Amino acid sequence: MTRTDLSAITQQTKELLKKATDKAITTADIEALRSVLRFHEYRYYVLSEPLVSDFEYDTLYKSLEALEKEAPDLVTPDSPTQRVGQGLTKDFPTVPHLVPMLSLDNSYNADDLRTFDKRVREATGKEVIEYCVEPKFDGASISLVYENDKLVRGATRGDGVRGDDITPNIRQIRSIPLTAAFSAHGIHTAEIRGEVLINKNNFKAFNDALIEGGGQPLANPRNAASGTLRIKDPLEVGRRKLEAFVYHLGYYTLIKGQQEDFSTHGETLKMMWDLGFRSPEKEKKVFTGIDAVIEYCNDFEAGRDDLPYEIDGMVIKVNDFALQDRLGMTTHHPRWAIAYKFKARQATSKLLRIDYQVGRTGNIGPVAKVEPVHIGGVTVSSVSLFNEDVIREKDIRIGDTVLVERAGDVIPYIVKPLVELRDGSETPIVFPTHCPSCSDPLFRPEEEAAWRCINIACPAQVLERLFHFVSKDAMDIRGLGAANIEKFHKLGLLSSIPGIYRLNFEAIGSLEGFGAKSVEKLRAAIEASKTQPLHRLVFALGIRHVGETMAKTLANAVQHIRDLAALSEEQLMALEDVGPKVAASVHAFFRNDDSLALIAELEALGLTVTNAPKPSTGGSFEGQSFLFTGTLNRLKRSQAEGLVEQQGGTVASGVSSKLQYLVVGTDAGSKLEKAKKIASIKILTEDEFISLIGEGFEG
Ligand SMILES: NC(=O)c1ccc[n+]([C@@H]2O[C@H](COP(=O)([O-])OP(=O)(O)OC[C@H]3O[C@@H](n4cnc5c(N)ncnc54)[C@H](O)[C@@H]3O)[C@@H](O)[C@H]2O)c1
Ligand SMILES: [Zn+2]
Repeated sequence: MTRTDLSAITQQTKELLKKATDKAITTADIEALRSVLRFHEYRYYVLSEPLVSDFEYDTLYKSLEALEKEAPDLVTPDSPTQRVGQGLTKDFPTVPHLVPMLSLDNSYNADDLRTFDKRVREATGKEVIEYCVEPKFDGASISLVYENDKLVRGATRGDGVRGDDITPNIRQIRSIPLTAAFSAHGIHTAEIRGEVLINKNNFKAFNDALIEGGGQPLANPRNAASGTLRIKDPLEVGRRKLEAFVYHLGYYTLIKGQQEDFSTHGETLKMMWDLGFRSPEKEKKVFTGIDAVIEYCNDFEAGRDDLPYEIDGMVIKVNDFALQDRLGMTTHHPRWAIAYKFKARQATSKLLRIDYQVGRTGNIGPVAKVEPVHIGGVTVSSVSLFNEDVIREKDIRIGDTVLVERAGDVIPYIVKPLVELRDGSETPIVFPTHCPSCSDPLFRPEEEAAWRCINIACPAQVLERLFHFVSKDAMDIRGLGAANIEKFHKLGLLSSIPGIYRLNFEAIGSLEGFGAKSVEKLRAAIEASKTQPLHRLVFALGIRHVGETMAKTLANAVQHIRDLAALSEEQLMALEDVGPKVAASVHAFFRNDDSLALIAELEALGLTVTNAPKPSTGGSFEGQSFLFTGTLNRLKRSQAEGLVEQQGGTVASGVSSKLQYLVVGTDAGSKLEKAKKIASIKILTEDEFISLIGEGFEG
């Protein structure tokens, strides 16, 4: 598609949307509607880069549906209302589905659900209906075919009738078993449907890496999942850590002479769970009557942010297969199921101005300041625009009304400006040519999306590096928060990382708001950080592309931090998950005289720069805490607690419905609170636990 095609179709979309809102659409618009919808389906399903919001897509879709209802003779078999999506690529072989993979009918409130229930009761002649309710996973649909208990094919939904054969990619998803004993249930061939997702944590890590590289993050986990499924490198697919939920036995044939041992949808979810699939067995609930269904949907919506993955609604299905058959389906969706869509987490606001933030590595990040607006329970007033290209591509202007989306834990982003609301007073955004902090000229390295300030003494960068160094996941120096760092920096008391360890406490003690007690606390916290393990220091240095996990990999590979300087890029790439980008960045960092001087200075100041073997006497926990869950077999709990205390540690324990906790180390009490949320503290096996509490144990 060329640029002119793109702008023509964008223009056409705008015109049709305006007509739809003004209720001025006529049958003369039918063909235009169809071609515009097909185009947006392709952007959405295949490219994973939608250009319009779901609401706008749905508005156009409903207009077409209404027109076709008015004039049924104008319906064509290839109309978007007669089939699902436009999801086929030219990159993979096309395969027919054993039965069509349909979409779902949508509902948005309790009344819609009651109407659905009424329709089902009337069509079946039943007084009450049993429903199975489960989450509507927000990812990409797939179909899996098993023959003789073996996975033989995995495909995308495609256009509903045919899909892309992506078997090698599907085989990379660990929650999809390659063999499953369907034969134990009399089944020879089974086609099952599910949704491929990327969980919120993995999505965040993936986006952080994109941002760190100066790129533009993906809008949501759904786009990440559907985009990943279409990568032509199965190993890369494996690295992206996709997950799959399966929720529907779409079709099956029986082994000769056998009979099925299930008659409801709920039973098949249990069967698939027992066969080793991840089905919504724990999340599903079966209800009689629609009222309880509505209540369950509301409860689930209230808790959606606590789930590790995104859902965009619930799906309500008639549980009994015999009734499902009686209800049948349209060409677009089954009549026995309906999606209940949660409230969209989008809102419009006015773009007031752009702030430019200087990052730790000198990258200039534009941040849109918008009129505060409530989305999904939080107030949003700052929205990152990531880089200049994003502003140009979306043609965002100061004064624009913008559509802001915030999905779950995902950082808010600007979907687009509402161009039709412009009144001519909007002004283009002029990206700065000089650093807002130090006024040095900015550079944009080739192949990078971000402009950078390359002045290492740039005050904003110095501050950002200090913030990062003391942060919770780095050296974790409490009491030296952003406000204090800024204050000390302004007063000339702190201007570099080693400066933290040479702070003039006398001068600080004379500042307003600093009593003897708080100064002492600050001193102790800084002192304690010297014993932080090496991997934290590696992370704290703020090397580009080196996150927490990567820092651990690097620290574990050497005895002394200096040894990292001796590794070639090839040697670095031999480490787990180290690719060319990371290797180049680490190599460049340790080849730099300033970095080496910094490391030598920190060593002289007494920070831990080696991977020391674990000491087994007093104070052996090195300021760390550990979590042990499970049953101790080789020693008694009281014995373990005694040993921990002998070594200067503390113990806290607790039981929740799922886990038994035993947290040991310095500060175990407060860590226990976190452990309940399965925090990032190290989880031990019994053997590791015993070796940690050391030689005092003989048994
Ligand atoms: N913005 C755009 O350009 C654009 C373009 C096309 C479509 N869309 C959006 O996509 C919607 C249509 O997409 P769709 O056809 O995938 O429908 P959908 O997302 O509204 O619902 C159907 C899908 O839900 C999934 N699903 C998740 N959990 C499920 C469960 N437990 N049981 C059954 N199904 C489950 C299945 O993949 C199924 O195909 C539109 O309403 C629109 O909002 C947007
Ligand atoms: Zn600067």
